[in-house]
Amino acid sequence: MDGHDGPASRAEGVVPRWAAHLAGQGNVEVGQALPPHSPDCAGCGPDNPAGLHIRAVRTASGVEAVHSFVAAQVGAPGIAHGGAVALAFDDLFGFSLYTVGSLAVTRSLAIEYHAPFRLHRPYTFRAHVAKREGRRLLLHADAWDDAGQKVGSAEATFVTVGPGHFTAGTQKNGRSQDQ
Ligand SMILES: CCCCCCCC(=O)SCCNC(=O)CCNC(=O)[C@H](O)C(C)(C)COP(=O)(O)OP(=O)(O)OC[C@H]1O[C@@H](n2cnc3c(N)ncnc32)[C@H](O)[C@@H]1OP(=O)(O)O
Repeated sequence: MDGHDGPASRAEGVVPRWAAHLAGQGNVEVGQALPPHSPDCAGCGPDNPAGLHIRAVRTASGVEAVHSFVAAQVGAPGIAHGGAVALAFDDLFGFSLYTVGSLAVTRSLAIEYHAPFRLHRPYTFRAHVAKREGRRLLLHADAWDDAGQKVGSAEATFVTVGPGHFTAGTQKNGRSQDQ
């Protein structure tokens, strides 16, 4: 790593390199597994014991992940919590950025829950960037169960930011200074 141990120094030392990596990763090859947003990302970080550990690949039209929710993400008995499902969609939208090579963050996120996401069942999530309007990326995603039924959909607006958005000490009132 970079000789630092604590979470703050990890954020300062790791995230900018990762962000720069993402910004240079447009047009990754179809079938390629995509690197996590950060080691501790709640959606995809391998080092986060409470995370979803989502693994996404590039597809011809966007990105895809097959994910099963577990007991730690339960809401009603046997059913994944809606917030955990939203996390999965949001994280997959984050992976969609690899297809356009832009750094961006979630500004709005809307989820349609068509049917319950049951624990321990594999769900296929697919997301893509539908449109770009200036700094706004409009994204769409769907999720299907293993019987082919669509169980959820999501729309999001991401807004592009510079790498400094992720660096502690460069933000004022929660807004990036280098856009
Ligand atoms: C890099 C990969 C990370 C992936 C991790 C998974 C995704 C995440 O969890 S990201 C974390 C959650 N999100 C955040 O923390 C973001 C917090 N919000 C912010 O920091 C700021 O609001 C930020 C940077 C998004 C935008 O702020 P700011 O730079 O001041 O932009 P602002 O002027 O308000 O809006 C920018 C543009 O978006 C437009 N816009 C803003 N909100 C919306 C919206 N809800 N719908 C449509 N357009 C919008 C504005 O009209 C503006 O358009 P234009 O440039 O054409 O005038």
